[in-house]
Amino acid sequence: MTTPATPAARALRVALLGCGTVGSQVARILLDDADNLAGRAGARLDLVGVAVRSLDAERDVELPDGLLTTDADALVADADIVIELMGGIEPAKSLILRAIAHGAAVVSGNKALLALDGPELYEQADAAGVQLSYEAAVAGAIPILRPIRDSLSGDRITRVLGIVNGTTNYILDQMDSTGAQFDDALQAAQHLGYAEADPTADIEGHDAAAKAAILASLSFHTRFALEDVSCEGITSVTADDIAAAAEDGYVIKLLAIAELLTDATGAEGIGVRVHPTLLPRTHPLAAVHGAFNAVFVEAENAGELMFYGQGAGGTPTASAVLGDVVSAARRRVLGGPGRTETTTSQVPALGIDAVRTSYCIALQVVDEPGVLARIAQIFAANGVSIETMRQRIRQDGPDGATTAELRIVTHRAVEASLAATVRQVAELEVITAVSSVLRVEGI
Ligand SMILES: NC(=O)C1=CN([C@@H]2O[C@H](COP(=O)(O)OP(=O)(O)OC[C@H]3O[C@@H](n4cnc5c(N)ncnc54)[C@H](O)[C@@H]3O)[C@@H](O)[C@H]2O)C=CC1
Ligand SMILES: N[C@@H](CC=O)C(=O)O
Ligand code: NA
Repeated sequence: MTTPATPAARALRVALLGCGTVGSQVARILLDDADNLAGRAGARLDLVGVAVRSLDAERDVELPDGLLTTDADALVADADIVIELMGGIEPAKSLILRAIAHGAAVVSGNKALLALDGPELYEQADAAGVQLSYEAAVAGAIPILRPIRDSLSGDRITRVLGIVNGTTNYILDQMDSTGAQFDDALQAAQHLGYAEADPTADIEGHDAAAKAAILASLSFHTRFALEDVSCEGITSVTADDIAAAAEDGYVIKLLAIAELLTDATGAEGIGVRVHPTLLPRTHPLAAVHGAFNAVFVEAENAGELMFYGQGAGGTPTASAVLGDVVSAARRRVLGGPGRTETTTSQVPALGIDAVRTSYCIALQVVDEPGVLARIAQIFAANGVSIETMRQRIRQDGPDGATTAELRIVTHRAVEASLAATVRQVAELEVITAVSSVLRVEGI
């Protein structure tokens, strides 16, 4: 339930460049969730145009008439916030520079461009006093750049290690778990919208290398470019490598690593590398499946931190883009760092009775016919469905009599129904004890 704010500030003009996998989802959310976004941003975010290559191309979303244009230059010249999601170096770079020169805030997911020409863009943005943000460029939806840049700015990062390319993780995971062929898994990743326009960038490790350069730059407060990253992709990883690794208890993952090192002379420096790596199956990164990404950060005072989530795909990546858009809008509206909190959604706090959860209930029962049926009847009467029921017979009653322990795991149900079920079951004379009632999450 939401009470949309009526922001006092004038509406901000938002221009979108590119309407592919990510751009189309950004447009959809800007249009569909306009009231909420206005509340968070403090101003309405008016999508004033979407620059595309062809007006007639088929798209993932339907846009209102008149929004599409092939004149990206004109769009950029008249916007408060420019979202660049066309990818590639040119014309993306020139359009971003033009937007900055016009005083617009810029949001981009273009890691290839940032790893190549980031410093020039950052300097221009700083000089113009506008915000250039790019959370979507590394690990898609996962908030990782802002935590490194802001939350950890009082610490000293020593190592960043991560799975930052969804396409290659998807391919390696499919090969490992289903025995899929490389080419089939790649095609599926392309179909799901994870791969770059030219998937060579993914499988040769260049996409992960661009992300590693961005991560290293922010983590170690030094500029690192693509050429500083030692890079090896996954094209030489064979099904045999994966099977042999599995036999030895390993998985193969494409890792991006940036770390503080000491060279032979004792001087400190930063090593940045991307390559396929064997990881023990017990390692937390081994459990990152499909197109998911995860980034480990080790810092002197914070210790180990792990960030996990969807690293690719239109809708998840759009989430990171819109986070940057709202943040840029807040600064436009209020200046300085923007708001600390927003309270535009006046949602009531609900009591635990409204929660839907599962229960694991352990019951000590008399070992006689009909007991299970009576218990099951109470569950059914309360609308609580049983997921599993396990019975263990023990000979620990008086004079060697048998007792039974039942462990029942339920499907999700309203907490109030579950509580009533437990209460009624406990009242049955065939129940000698309710030995534990624990809520279950994650099933
Ligand atoms: N797909 C994903 O999961 C993620 C993508 N990214 C980045 O986001 C950006 C966009 O990626 P996708 O949406 O996947 O790419 P895409 O290839 O699906 O979409 C790009 C769109 O921009 C259009 N375009 C290209 N040049 C243009 C021009 N000169 N004028 C107008 N339109 C133009 C293309 O026709 C295409 O529709 C890229 O920089 C990519 O690296 C970042 C994180 C995740
Ligand atoms: N092609 C990239 C998209 C996200 O950055 C990937 O597969 O991770
Ligand atoms: Na991110």
